[in-house]
Amino acid sequence: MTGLPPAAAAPDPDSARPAVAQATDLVVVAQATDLVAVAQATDLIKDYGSGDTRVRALDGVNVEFAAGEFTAIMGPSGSGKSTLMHCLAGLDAASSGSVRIGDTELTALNDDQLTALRRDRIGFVFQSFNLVPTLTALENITLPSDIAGRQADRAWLDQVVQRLGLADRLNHRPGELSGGQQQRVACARALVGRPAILFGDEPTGNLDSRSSGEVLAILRAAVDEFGQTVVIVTHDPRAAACADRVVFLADGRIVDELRNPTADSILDRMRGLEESPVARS
Ligand SMILES: Nc1ncnc2c1ncn2[C@@H]1O[C@H](COP(=O)(O)OP(=O)(O)OP(=O)(O)O)[C@@H](O)[C@H]1O
Repeated sequence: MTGLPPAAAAPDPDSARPAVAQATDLVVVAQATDLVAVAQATDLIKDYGSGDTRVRALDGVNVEFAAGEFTAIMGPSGSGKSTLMHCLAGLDAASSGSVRIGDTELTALNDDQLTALRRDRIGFVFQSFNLVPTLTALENITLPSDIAGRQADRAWLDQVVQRLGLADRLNHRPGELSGGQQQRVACARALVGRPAILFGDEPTGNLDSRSSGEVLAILRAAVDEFGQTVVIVTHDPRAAACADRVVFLADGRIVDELRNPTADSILDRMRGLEESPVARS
């Protein structure tokens, strides 16, 4: 955990970007090099409604998310970003196609198995924080393990809390915390269970630029320091520029991809998508 930006510093997208081949991060480097797919969608179709009112939100999506990578999903409004993330995270069921988290095929799971998979292997950070207002920050962070009847790993919990700058806020309730602090609590809650993958649906959408920078620095550090795999949906090119890779959706399909993105290169691609929508075949 040396040589990385403090949690409070807004990340410089260029210097914050990965690779970070530190001797202490051998596991992370091995994961990134091997490009093991932690999550995978194959021929994914999602329809809402039926007949004349049917909306095809996902139209044959094929995408993989490699271990130890930070990916941003972007695209025009209504292109299917949230639908894709919700199907990948087991929050919504696809109409057809396959979603795998590691070796587990989500479409083969019943409701109880899906609930257990979401609890044990997936972390989620929402735009609206989704903290329980009557619980303290610490109780919110340990809630998933409490519900599962498990003891949180105290050493890991302490490390996450320290790294996220929350040590002196643990006894506060969400209403006593700023938006940025609340989102850091939500990040801690997601990270403390060591999920296979952490999904963020517009995780900086409700934050000012300083708090947004803090949360992005945390997600970046989670990848670089903890070897976490992170996927976010965002409309903000500066947020997406903190990722290793940007995947672009249009009209329910993956239409482009950028590696080592900058805010400018992302803006260029987005302009292209908004000016010439992809025609359905
Ligand atoms: N519950 C639903 N019922 C019917 N249609 C839906 C539902 N949810 C989403 N859709 C439609 O599916 C399409 C994809 O929606 P989705 O929310 O995934 O897009 P998005 O790219 O996340 O949009 P935004 O950037 O505006 O949040 C849109 O046409 C939307 O209107």
